[in-house]
Amino acid sequence: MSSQDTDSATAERTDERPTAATNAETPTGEPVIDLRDVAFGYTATPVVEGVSLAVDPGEYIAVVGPNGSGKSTLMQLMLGLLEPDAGRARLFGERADRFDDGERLGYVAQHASAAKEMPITVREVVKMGRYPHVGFDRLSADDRTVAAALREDPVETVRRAANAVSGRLAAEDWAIVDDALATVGMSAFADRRITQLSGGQRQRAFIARALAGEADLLVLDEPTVGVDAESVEAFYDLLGELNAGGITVLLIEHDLGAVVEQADRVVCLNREVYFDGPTDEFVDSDALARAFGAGARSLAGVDR
Ligand SMILES: Nc1ncnc2c1ncn2[C@@H]1O[C@H](COP(=O)(O)OP(=O)(O)OP(=O)(O)O)[C@@H](O)[C@H]1O
Repeated sequence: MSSQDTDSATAERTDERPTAATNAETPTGEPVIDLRDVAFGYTATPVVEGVSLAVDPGEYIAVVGPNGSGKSTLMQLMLGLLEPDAGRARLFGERADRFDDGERLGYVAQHASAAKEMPITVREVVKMGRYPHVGFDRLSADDRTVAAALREDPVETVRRAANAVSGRLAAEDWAIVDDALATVGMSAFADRRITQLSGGQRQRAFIARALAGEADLLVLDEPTVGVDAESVEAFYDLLGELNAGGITVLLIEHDLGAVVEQADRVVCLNREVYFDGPTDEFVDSDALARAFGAGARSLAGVDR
Protein backbone atom coordinates (compact mmCIF):
# COMPACT_ATOMS: atom_id res chain seq x y z
CA MET A 1 0.00 0.00 0.00
CA SER A 2 1.23 3.46 -0.78
CA SER A 3 2.70 5.70 1.89
CA GLN A 4 0.42 8.56 0.85
CA ASP A 5 -2.43 6.70 2.47
CA THR A 6 -1.04 6.53 5.96
CA ASP A 7 -3.49 8.99 7.42
CA SER A 8 -6.59 10.84 6.42
CA ALA A 9 -4.93 14.27 6.76
CA THR A 10 -2.31 13.26 4.21
CA ALA A 11 -4.99 11.80 1.97
CA GLU A 12 -6.92 15.06 2.19
CA ARG A 13 -3.88 17.07 1.07
CA THR A 14 -3.12 14.64 -1.75
CA ASP A 15 -6.66 14.96 -3.01
CA GLU A 16 -6.38 18.70 -3.44
CA ARG A 17 -4.23 18.09 -6.51
CA PRO A 18 -5.92 18.46 -9.89
CA THR A 19 -6.77 15.07 -11.39
CA ALA A 20 -4.40 15.46 -14.33
CA ALA A 21 -3.45 11.81 -14.16
CA THR A 22 -7.02 10.74 -14.78
CA ASN A 23 -6.19 8.43 -17.67
CA ALA A 24 -2.90 7.20 -16.28
CA GLU A 25 -2.48 3.59 -15.23
CA THR A 26 -2.85 2.86 -11.55
CA PRO A 27 0.76 3.03 -10.30
CA THR A 28 2.23 -0.40 -9.69
CA GLY A 29 1.22 -1.80 -6.35
CA GLU A 30 -1.54 0.72 -5.72
CA PRO A 31 -4.82 -0.90 -4.76
CA VAL A 32 -7.79 -0.47 -7.10
CA ILE A 33 -10.05 -0.09 -4.06
CA ASP A 34 -8.70 1.01 -0.70
CA LEU A 35 -10.87 1.48 2.39
CA ARG A 36 -9.36 2.48 5.71
CA ASP A 37 -11.28 2.16 8.93
CA VAL A 38 -14.52 3.16 7.22
CA ALA A 39 -17.75 3.69 9.18
CA PHE A 40 -21.14 4.69 7.83
CA GLY A 41 -24.71 4.88 9.11
CA TYR A 42 -27.92 6.10 7.50
CA THR A 43 -28.95 7.08 11.03
CA ALA A 44 -26.86 7.41 14.20
CA THR A 45 -26.41 3.62 14.22
CA PRO A 46 -23.61 2.51 11.90
CA VAL A 47 -24.40 -0.23 9.37
CA VAL A 48 -20.73 -0.48 8.37
CA GLU A 49 -18.01 -0.03 10.95
CA GLY A 50 -14.22 -0.29 11.18
CA VAL A 51 -13.86 -1.69 7.65
CA SER A 52 -10.38 -1.70 6.15
CA LEU A 53 -9.99 -3.40 2.81
CA ALA A 54 -7.61 -3.15 -0.13
CA VAL A 55 -8.27 -4.79 -3.50
CA ASP A 56 -5.26 -5.17 -5.79
CA PRO A 57 -5.36 -5.13 -9.60
CA GLY A 58 -6.32 -8.52 -11.03
CA GLU A 59 -8.00 -9.91 -7.91
CA TYR A 60 -11.29 -11.83 -7.94
CA ILE A 61 -12.91 -10.99 -4.65
CA ALA A 62 -16.36 -11.70 -3.27
CA VAL A 63 -18.13 -9.80 -0.50
CA VAL A 64 -20.61 -12.01 1.34
CA GLY A 65 -22.85 -11.53 4.35
CA PRO A 66 -26.41 -12.12 5.49
CA ASN A 67 -29.31 -9.88 4.45
CA GLY A 68 -28.89 -6.37 5.78
CA SER A 69 -25.21 -6.92 6.70
CA GLY A 70 -24.09 -3.81 4.81
CA LYS A 71 -22.82 -5.26 1.51
CA SER A 72 -24.58 -2.81 -0.80
CA THR A 73 -23.72 0.07 1.51
CA LEU A 74 -20.07 -0.98 1.44
CA MET A 75 -20.17 -1.13 -2.35
CA GLN A 76 -21.57 2.40 -2.51
CA LEU A 77 -18.81 3.58 -0.17
CA MET A 78 -16.20 1.90 -2.39
CA LEU A 79 -17.60 3.60 -5.49
CA GLY A 80 -17.85 7.02 -3.82
CA LEU A 81 -21.66 7.08 -4.01
CA LEU A 82 -21.75 7.44 -0.23
CA GLU A 83 -19.26 9.35 1.87
CA PRO A 84 -17.89 7.63 4.98
CA ASP A 85 -18.75 9.14 8.38
CA ALA A 86 -15.27 8.09 9.49
CA GLY A 87 -12.20 6.70 7.73
CA ARG A 88 -11.67 7.09 4.02
CA ALA A 89 -12.30 5.40 0.68
CA ARG A 90 -10.08 5.54 -2.40
CA LEU A 91 -10.72 4.30 -5.92
CA PHE A 92 -7.80 3.92 -8.36
CA GLY A 93 -5.77 6.11 -6.00
CA GLU A 94 -8.31 9.00 -6.01
CA ARG A 95 -10.69 9.91 -3.23
CA ALA A 96 -13.69 7.74 -4.14
CA ASP A 97 -16.27 10.53 -3.90
CA ARG A 98 -14.21 12.69 -6.30
CA PHE A 99 -13.35 9.91 -8.74
CA ASP A 100 -14.57 10.88 -12.22
CA ASP A 101 -12.84 8.43 -14.54
CA GLY A 102 -16.00 6.42 -15.20
CA GLU A 103 -14.69 4.33 -18.06
CA ARG A 104 -12.31 2.48 -15.73
CA LEU A 105 -15.25 1.05 -13.87
CA GLY A 106 -17.93 -1.35 -15.06
CA TYR A 107 -20.93 -1.76 -12.80
CA VAL A 108 -23.52 -4.49 -13.17
CA ALA A 109 -26.50 -3.90 -10.89
CA GLN A 110 -28.78 -6.41 -9.25
CA HIS A 111 -31.32 -7.63 -11.89
CA ALA A 112 -29.99 -4.90 -14.22
CA SER A 113 -33.41 -3.59 -13.26
CA ALA A 114 -32.89 -0.09 -14.57
CA ALA A 115 -32.79 -1.53 -18.07
CA LYS A 116 -35.98 -3.49 -17.97
CA GLU A 117 -38.14 -0.69 -19.26
CA MET A 118 -35.64 0.85 -21.67
CA PRO A 119 -36.78 0.54 -25.32
CA ILE A 120 -33.24 0.16 -26.66
CA THR A 121 -31.29 -2.64 -28.28
CA VAL A 122 -28.39 -4.65 -26.89
CA ARG A 123 -25.97 -2.91 -29.28
CA GLU A 124 -27.16 0.49 -28.05
CA VAL A 125 -26.54 -0.54 -24.45
CA VAL A 126 -23.05 -1.78 -25.28
CA LYS A 127 -22.34 1.34 -27.33
CA MET A 128 -22.86 3.43 -24.18
CA GLY A 129 -19.61 1.94 -22.90
CA ARG A 130 -17.80 4.06 -25.52
CA TYR A 131 -19.43 7.34 -24.51
CA PRO A 132 -16.85 8.45 -21.92
CA HIS A 133 -14.18 7.85 -24.58
CA VAL A 134 -15.76 10.28 -27.02
CA GLY A 135 -16.70 13.03 -24.61
CA PHE A 136 -20.29 12.43 -23.56
CA ASP A 137 -19.40 13.43 -20.02
CA ARG A 138 -17.96 16.79 -21.04
CA LEU A 139 -20.01 19.85 -21.93
CA SER A 140 -18.29 22.41 -24.08
CA ALA A 141 -18.33 26.17 -23.45
CA ASP A 142 -20.95 26.41 -26.23
CA ASP A 143 -23.33 24.23 -24.24
CA ARG A 144 -24.45 26.86 -21.74
CA THR A 145 -28.01 26.37 -22.86
CA VAL A 146 -27.92 22.65 -22.05
CA ALA A 147 -28.79 23.12 -18.37
CA ALA A 148 -31.83 25.19 -19.32
CA ALA A 149 -32.85 22.67 -22.00
CA LEU A 150 -32.52 19.84 -19.49
CA ARG A 151 -34.94 21.63 -17.20
CA GLU A 152 -37.37 22.31 -20.07
CA ASP A 153 -37.39 18.90 -21.72
CA PRO A 154 -35.00 16.41 -20.13
CA VAL A 155 -35.93 13.38 -22.27
CA GLU A 156 -35.52 15.17 -25.60
CA THR A 157 -32.30 16.87 -24.46
CA VAL A 158 -30.69 13.60 -23.41
CA ARG A 159 -31.85 11.91 -26.64
CA ARG A 160 -30.28 14.66 -28.75
CA ALA A 161 -27.05 14.52 -26.73
CA ALA A 162 -26.88 10.74 -27.16
CA ASN A 163 -27.42 11.06 -30.92
CA ALA A 164 -24.68 13.67 -31.10
CA VAL A 165 -22.28 11.35 -29.30
CA SER A 166 -23.20 8.39 -31.50
CA GLY A 167 -22.12 10.50 -34.42
CA ARG A 168 -18.70 10.84 -32.84
CA LEU A 169 -18.10 7.10 -32.62
CA ALA A 170 -15.37 6.05 -35.05
CA ALA A 171 -15.02 2.69 -36.83
CA GLU A 172 -12.62 1.66 -34.09
CA ASP A 173 -15.29 2.29 -31.44
CA TRP A 174 -17.80 0.16 -33.34
CA ALA A 175 -15.20 -2.62 -33.66
CA ILE A 176 -14.71 -2.53 -29.88
CA VAL A 177 -18.49 -2.76 -29.41
CA ASP A 178 -18.65 -5.79 -31.73
CA ASP A 179 -15.73 -7.45 -29.92
CA ALA A 180 -17.41 -6.93 -26.55
CA LEU A 181 -20.65 -8.47 -27.88
CA ALA A 182 -18.71 -11.47 -29.19
CA THR A 183 -16.81 -11.93 -25.92
CA VAL A 184 -20.02 -12.30 -23.93
CA GLY A 185 -21.65 -14.46 -26.62
CA MET A 186 -24.31 -11.89 -27.50
CA SER A 187 -23.51 -11.05 -31.15
CA ALA A 188 -26.64 -12.83 -32.34
CA PHE A 189 -28.76 -10.68 -30.00
CA ALA A 190 -27.20 -7.34 -30.90
CA ASP A 191 -30.33 -5.91 -32.50
CA ARG A 192 -32.78 -7.33 -30.01
CA ARG A 193 -34.40 -5.05 -27.49
CA ILE A 194 -33.02 -5.34 -23.98
CA THR A 195 -36.59 -5.89 -22.76
CA GLN A 196 -36.78 -9.09 -24.82
CA LEU A 197 -33.86 -10.88 -23.14
CA SER A 198 -33.65 -13.39 -20.32
CA GLY A 199 -32.11 -12.22 -17.03
CA GLY A 200 -28.79 -13.91 -17.83
CA GLN A 201 -28.63 -12.42 -21.33
CA ARG A 202 -29.40 -8.97 -19.96
CA GLN A 203 -26.56 -9.27 -17.45
CA ARG A 204 -24.22 -10.30 -20.29
CA ALA A 205 -25.23 -7.20 -22.23
CA PHE A 206 -24.28 -5.05 -19.24
CA ILE A 207 -20.95 -6.82 -18.88
CA ALA A 208 -20.37 -6.15 -22.60
CA ARG A 209 -21.02 -2.46 -21.96
CA ALA A 210 -18.28 -2.51 -19.30
CA LEU A 211 -15.94 -4.33 -21.70
CA ALA A 212 -16.65 -1.81 -24.47
CA GLY A 213 -15.70 0.88 -21.98
CA GLU A 214 -12.40 -0.97 -21.44
CA ALA A 215 -13.08 -1.10 -17.72
CA ASP A 216 -10.28 -2.27 -15.40
CA LEU A 217 -12.67 -3.06 -12.57
CA LEU A 218 -15.99 -4.91 -12.74
CA VAL A 219 -18.28 -4.48 -9.76
CA LEU A 220 -21.30 -6.78 -9.72
CA ASP A 221 -24.06 -6.59 -7.11
CA GLU A 222 -25.76 -9.99 -6.85
CA PRO A 223 -25.75 -10.26 -10.64
CA THR A 224 -27.41 -13.67 -10.92
CA VAL A 225 -30.52 -13.11 -8.80
CA GLY A 226 -33.45 -14.44 -10.83
CA VAL A 227 -31.20 -15.97 -13.50
CA ASP A 228 -31.72 -19.65 -14.36
CA ALA A 229 -29.15 -22.19 -13.14
CA GLU A 230 -27.65 -22.97 -16.56
CA SER A 231 -27.14 -19.30 -17.40
CA VAL A 232 -25.62 -18.70 -13.98
CA GLU A 233 -22.92 -21.24 -14.71
CA ALA A 234 -22.15 -19.70 -18.09
CA PHE A 235 -22.14 -16.25 -16.50
CA TYR A 236 -19.55 -17.28 -13.90
CA ASP A 237 -17.44 -18.98 -16.58
CA LEU A 238 -17.39 -15.66 -18.42
CA LEU A 239 -16.42 -13.73 -15.28
CA GLY A 240 -13.60 -16.20 -14.64
CA GLU A 241 -12.31 -15.77 -18.19
CA LEU A 242 -12.43 -11.98 -17.94
CA ASN A 243 -10.55 -12.09 -14.65
CA ALA A 244 -7.93 -14.42 -16.19
CA GLY A 245 -7.55 -11.74 -18.87
CA GLY A 246 -6.62 -9.19 -16.20
CA ILE A 247 -9.87 -7.48 -15.14
CA THR A 248 -10.33 -7.02 -11.41
CA VAL A 249 -13.64 -8.52 -10.29
CA LEU A 250 -15.54 -7.53 -7.18
CA LEU A 251 -18.63 -9.59 -6.65
CA ILE A 252 -21.29 -8.98 -4.04
CA GLU A 253 -23.06 -12.26 -3.72
CA HIS A 254 -25.59 -14.01 -1.53
CA ASP A 255 -24.98 -17.39 -3.15
CA LEU A 256 -22.22 -18.86 -0.98
CA GLY A 257 -21.85 -21.90 -3.22
CA ALA A 258 -21.02 -19.70 -6.23
CA VAL A 259 -18.58 -17.65 -4.19
CA VAL A 260 -16.74 -20.71 -2.92
CA GLU A 261 -16.38 -22.01 -6.48
CA GLN A 262 -15.48 -18.73 -8.16
CA ALA A 263 -13.67 -16.18 -6.03
CA ASP A 264 -10.05 -16.33 -4.93
CA ARG A 265 -10.67 -14.17 -1.89
CA VAL A 266 -13.67 -13.68 0.37
CA VAL A 267 -14.63 -10.77 2.58
CA CYS A 268 -17.34 -11.77 5.02
CA LEU A 269 -19.24 -8.79 6.32
CA ASN A 270 -21.76 -8.34 9.08
CA ARG A 271 -21.42 -4.62 9.86
CA GLU A 272 -17.75 -5.37 10.55
CA VAL A 273 -15.40 -7.61 8.60
CA TYR A 274 -15.63 -11.13 10.06
CA PHE A 275 -13.18 -12.64 7.63
CA ASP A 276 -10.89 -11.47 4.85
CA GLY A 277 -8.68 -14.04 3.15
CA PRO A 278 -8.37 -16.89 0.66
CA THR A 279 -11.62 -18.68 -0.16
CA ASP A 280 -10.46 -22.10 1.04
CA GLU A 281 -9.52 -20.65 4.43
CA PHE A 282 -12.96 -19.02 4.63
CA VAL A 283 -14.63 -22.37 4.09
CA ASP A 284 -12.72 -23.87 7.03
CA SER A 285 -13.07 -20.80 9.29
CA ASP A 286 -15.71 -20.22 11.95
CA ALA A 287 -16.55 -16.84 10.29
CA LEU A 288 -19.03 -18.60 8.02
CA ALA A 289 -21.10 -19.85 10.96
CA ARG A 290 -20.60 -16.66 13.01
CA ALA A 291 -21.88 -14.45 10.20
CA PHE A 292 -24.57 -16.71 8.76
CA GLY A 293 -25.46 -19.00 11.65
CA ALA A 294 -25.47 -22.78 11.87
CA GLY A 295 -26.12 -24.50 8.56
CA ALA A 296 -24.03 -22.02 6.57
CA ARG A 297 -21.54 -24.69 5.54
CA SER A 298 -24.23 -26.62 3.72
CA LEU A 299 -25.38 -23.38 2.03
CA ALA A 300 -21.85 -23.05 0.74
CA GLY A 301 -21.93 -26.65 -0.46
CA VAL A 302 -18.99 -27.53 1.76
CA ASP A 303 -20.65 -29.60 4.46
CA ARG A 304 -18.14 -32.35 4.98
N1 LIG B 1 -31.12 4.25 1.98
C1 LIG B 1 -31.19 3.70 3.20
N2 LIG B 1 -31.72 4.40 4.24
C2 LIG B 1 -31.79 3.87 5.47
N3 LIG B 1 -31.34 2.64 5.79
C3 LIG B 1 -30.81 1.90 4.81
C4 LIG B 1 -30.71 2.39 3.47
N4 LIG B 1 -30.14 1.42 2.70
C5 LIG B 1 -29.90 0.39 3.54
N5 LIG B 1 -30.29 0.67 4.79
C6 LIG B 1 -30.16 -0.21 5.98
O1 LIG B 1 -28.77 -0.44 6.18
C7 LIG B 1 -28.53 -1.80 6.53
C8 LIG B 1 -27.57 -2.42 5.51
O2 LIG B 1 -28.24 -2.50 4.26
P1 LIG B 1 -27.52 -3.00 2.94
O3 LIG B 1 -28.48 -2.84 1.82
O4 LIG B 1 -26.19 -2.35 2.81
O5 LIG B 1 -27.30 -4.56 3.27
P2 LIG B 1 -27.05 -5.78 2.30
O6 LIG B 1 -26.06 -6.66 2.99
O7 LIG B 1 -26.68 -5.30 0.94
O8 LIG B 1 -28.48 -6.45 2.28
P3 LIG B 1 -29.14 -7.50 1.21
O9 LIG B 1 -28.29 -8.73 1.19
O10 LIG B 1 -30.48 -7.75 1.83
O11 LIG B 1 -29.21 -6.79 -0.12
C9 LIG B 1 -29.89 -2.48 6.58
O12 LIG B 1 -30.31 -2.50 7.93
C10 LIG B 1 -30.78 -1.58 5.75
O13 LIG B 1 -32.10 -1.62 6.21
